[in-house]
Amino acid sequence: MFEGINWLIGIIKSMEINDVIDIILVAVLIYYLLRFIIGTRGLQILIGLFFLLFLWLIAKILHLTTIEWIFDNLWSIGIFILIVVFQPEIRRGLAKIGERGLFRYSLLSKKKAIDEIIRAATFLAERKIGALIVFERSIDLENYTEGCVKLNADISLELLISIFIPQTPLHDGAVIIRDQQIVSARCFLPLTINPNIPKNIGTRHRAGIGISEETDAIALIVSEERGEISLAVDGKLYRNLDPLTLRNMLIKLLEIEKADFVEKTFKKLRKRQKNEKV
Ligand SMILES: Nc1ncnc2c1ncn2[C@@H]1O[C@H](COP(=O)(O)OP(=O)(O)OP(=O)(O)O)[C@@H](O)[C@H]1O
Repeated sequence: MFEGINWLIGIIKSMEINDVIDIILVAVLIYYLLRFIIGTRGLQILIGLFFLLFLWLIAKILHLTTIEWIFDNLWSIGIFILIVVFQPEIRRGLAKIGERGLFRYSLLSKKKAIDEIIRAATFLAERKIGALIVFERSIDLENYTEGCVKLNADISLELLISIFIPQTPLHDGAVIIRDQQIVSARCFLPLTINPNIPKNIGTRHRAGIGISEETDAIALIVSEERGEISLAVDGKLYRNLDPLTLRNMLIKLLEIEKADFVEKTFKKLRKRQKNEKV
């Protein structure tokens, strides 16, 4: 026990600054990789791989030579299998880095985008037009956009209202928001199966609650029947929200203050650099 601790202390003492940087970078990489994979098909594959690893360890301990031989040969081609299996995720990840860069930046400020969404929701609620708007947070919602109509359009009051006008091609289903963009419309979401949800809550609300249970997304629901606005967060439904409460909740839940601070700091730095050049 003490030997182990001494060994650990020895390692820590012999560490240099580049080792620390190395460890931090690997930890950040693993964190983003897991964040990217959670909620996607990749997570199930990863769990399957860990199960295989576990089997391999058991085979090694029990000296099951045939299984050991199969696994030893499998690992050598494992990297190619991984690339083939994770091909959609790798493509998506690389495309995302290209699309947004490391620091997401859009001409539309985050607060302005939220205000447009709240104005659209209020407009729709006043006219009893149903709507379902889902905000992506850290878990990628790409899996839920299959079968939707891809839009990749900047958020605007006019566009949001047009999407949900009844009897138009996009009004059915949910809209998915990522950063300051409407990525897709007419998305079909999983319905909650929580038995505690009151029976009078319909499918639009159930779909909003469902996505907030399966992922960390937030769903804004405008009721067609009652003209009220609700938010589904972590499987809970916050009903009948007025615009101010809704705004405060969204700003808090989407961490917009923090993001705005980073954006403003970058803008200031850029401005300062420009002034220095002049
Ligand atoms: N799984 C789903 N994913 C996304 N949207 C859905 C889903 N199921 C239903 N909807 C949307 O909900 C609409 C039906 O809403 P319904 O009246 O059943 O629900 P509700 O929660 O009572 O809402 P409202 O109060 O607006 O009437 C559908 O027309 C469709 O647009």
